[in-house]
Amino acid sequence: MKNNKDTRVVVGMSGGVDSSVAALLLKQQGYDVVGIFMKNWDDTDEFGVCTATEDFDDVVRVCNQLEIPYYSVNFEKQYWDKVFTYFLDEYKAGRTPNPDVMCNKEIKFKAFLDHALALGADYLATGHYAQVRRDKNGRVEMLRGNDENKDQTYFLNQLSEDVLDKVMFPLGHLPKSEVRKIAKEHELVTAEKKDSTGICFIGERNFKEFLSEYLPAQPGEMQTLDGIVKGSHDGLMYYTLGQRQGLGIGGSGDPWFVVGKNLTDNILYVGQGYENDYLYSNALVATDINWIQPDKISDTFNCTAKFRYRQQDSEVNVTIKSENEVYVAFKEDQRAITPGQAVVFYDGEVCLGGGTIDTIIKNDHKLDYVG
Ligand SMILES: Nc1ncnc2c1ncn2[C@@H]1O[C@H](COP(=O)(O)OP(=O)(O)OP(=O)(O)O)[C@@H](O)[C@H]1O
Repeated sequence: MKNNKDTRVVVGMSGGVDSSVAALLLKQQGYDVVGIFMKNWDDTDEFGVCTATEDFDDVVRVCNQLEIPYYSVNFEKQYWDKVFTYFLDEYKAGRTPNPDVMCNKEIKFKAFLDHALALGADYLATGHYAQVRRDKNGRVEMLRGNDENKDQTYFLNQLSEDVLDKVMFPLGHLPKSEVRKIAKEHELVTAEKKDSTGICFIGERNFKEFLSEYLPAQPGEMQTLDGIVKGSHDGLMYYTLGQRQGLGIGGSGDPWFVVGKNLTDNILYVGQGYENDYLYSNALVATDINWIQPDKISDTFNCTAKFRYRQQDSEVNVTIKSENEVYVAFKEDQRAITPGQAVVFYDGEVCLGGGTIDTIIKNDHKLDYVG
């Protein structure tokens, strides 16, 4: 075991408060800390202003405060090829992708991790709210962040045990309020910086406008599943299952929700009422499966799962169909399970891994209208 002084830790620094405090804590623990900023997206606007440049300026200021070296690396090409292409392809296929999951899998904890290791780093640290637990036999698990509201294991479900072995999450045991407090106490320039929200490359921009720059919109009809035309839609990719806003169907009675998509005929299916039966299902098939400790997974088992971020866990039964496919039966019916989103499995505080929701099932039948 190396001592902290001889252990080099590269911290992924975004210019935000979380990674600033992650670097601070590691520095306080005596590690050999290096801050690296990744530029993944060129968002220079018509005035020549780019938020990545502003963020990097904050990284420089924090690293100077902490007296640690810093660099900037450019992964725009890898990000475009691995994350953005997937993002567009999924929307084209009528699904709702999760670019953060893909970014963690392909960029932060692959391209960026490899870069850090090539620089002689022993570990890559980020400001994610998750925890790594190492046992005396060298096995590594990922636990939820201690701050229930901030836990980010949902987005980290595709990391392998080998990758986690090289990772540190210095904030995993802390509540967010404490992180802000530490930043203020140390007068870090990012202490009051507001948290980033939404998809990172879209930022504060309008989602519809952004997507329409890359994918041609194909307007079509909005129908009930009985074929009654209720209006028109602007393009199937702009809508997600369970969505209420932006349908523009008025009239009396309960509000209307998106219940499905027909890609072949370019129809958006809508149904009335939040509790609409068409939105409910009792199983799903997931693909792109990652188990963090695959040897500990049996052919069929009970655990809990999240089908979207910031959702309470639900009890499920998982059956392994193949290396890349699982069948997940829900103990209680679930509303608006969405293809393309991640399903993430937990045993108590331990994240077991996850996959991508592919097919939605009700009473042993695939729900074709979901797309
Ligand atoms: N551009 C970047 N360069 C290097 N590391 C990054 C970058 N963006 C994010 N990270 C790392 O990934 C972690 C989680 O990213 P996320 O986008 O969820 O940020 P966040 O929770 O808002 O954190 P922060 O307050 O540090 O921005 C960050 O804390 C940071 O360690």
